[in-house]
Amino acid sequence: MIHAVAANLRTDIAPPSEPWRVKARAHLDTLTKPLGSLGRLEDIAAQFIAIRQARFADPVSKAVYVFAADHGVTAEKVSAYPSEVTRQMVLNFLAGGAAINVLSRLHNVALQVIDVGVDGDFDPATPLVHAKVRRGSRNMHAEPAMAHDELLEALTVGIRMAEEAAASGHNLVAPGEMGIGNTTAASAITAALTGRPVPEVTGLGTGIDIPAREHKIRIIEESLALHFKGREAASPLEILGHVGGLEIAAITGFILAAARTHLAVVCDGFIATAAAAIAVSIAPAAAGYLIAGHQSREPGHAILLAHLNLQPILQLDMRLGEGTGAVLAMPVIESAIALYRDMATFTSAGVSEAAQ
Ligand SMILES: O=C(O)c1ccc[n+]([C@@H]2O[C@H](COP(=O)([O-])O)[C@@H](O)[C@H]2O)c1
Ligand SMILES: Cc1cc2nc[nH]c2cc1C
Repeated sequence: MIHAVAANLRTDIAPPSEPWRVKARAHLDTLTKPLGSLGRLEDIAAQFIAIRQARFADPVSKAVYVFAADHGVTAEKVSAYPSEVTRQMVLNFLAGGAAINVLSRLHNVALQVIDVGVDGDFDPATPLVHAKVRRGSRNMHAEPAMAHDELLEALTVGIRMAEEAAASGHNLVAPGEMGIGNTTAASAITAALTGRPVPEVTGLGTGIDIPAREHKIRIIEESLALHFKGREAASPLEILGHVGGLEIAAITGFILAAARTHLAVVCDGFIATAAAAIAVSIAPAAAGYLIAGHQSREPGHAILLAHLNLQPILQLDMRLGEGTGAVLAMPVIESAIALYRDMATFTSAGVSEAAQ
């Protein structure tokens, strides 16, 4: 069943259009600037046009979807903060006081919060997407983080949110996350997917100290050994199900469905990018829809970005999550598209082109 969902998404995702990218490049070369002088903004504009397959892009419409869930592995004391913070921060998102609220208001980005697995209840009247699969994932150090049906349900939550994003007319979207303990899951995914040693992909998360990081490394190594040692290479969905988390699974589904519906997806930090790496291993064509918003302080993030061949727009030593790095990069992306759309050409402005 899970494999059927993933297989359908894989076959339904076409890469961004190469002919449209070529047309976009040709248009950029007619604009009143020295050839190539807008640097990577030109790559971003051409990528957006190739994704949207339209001569002049529609107005940019931005949205961030913050998927929240708890992690059973927090029983192993892998985070600097208690699990209750996940639920408390969801309430903070809804009250408008978190970093992601400030940035999304400032940059005109629609914000949705999704409970995909918070270990606590919300009043049904609370204005969030109530899609709880389970009160937190299971403890990966003892058993798979998700049962098959839980993994499928979490993937489906993300798929549904991307479909809603497309139906609402958003074309530049970012998945964000909130989940105490989720850097442990992201590190485990990164080690399993890339084959890099656990110490290289494990950082301080919310701010544990050096001895606590050693302990976190051991928990991740033991979890990976429990699930994968002596077995043939695990599939990306097996990795996600065994050492991932409900919000990471939802983000994986979100990215796959966003690619299928031709939305440009801005990657946030370590956890969101771990989900992106799973999505791309399931459906390699999804890679063309990704733009890396920033590079997080977590050491595994640089490794994942290199694995995905993505260059981050910003590098501000942030390590917050919530979608903050992605939303901060959106004005840069929007600027690239505005330049592409609104600059005068050499002909229209009567400016002489290069001499050769
Ligand atoms: O996005 C990142 O790169 C990032 C790096 C470190 C921490 N976080 C956030 O901090 C939480 C996870 O940290 P931890 O230490 O509890 O595993 C979770 O809510 C994430 O949104 C996020
Ligand atoms: C306060 C706080 C806010 C967060 N936002 C994302 N992860 C977080 C973790 C903590 C601890």
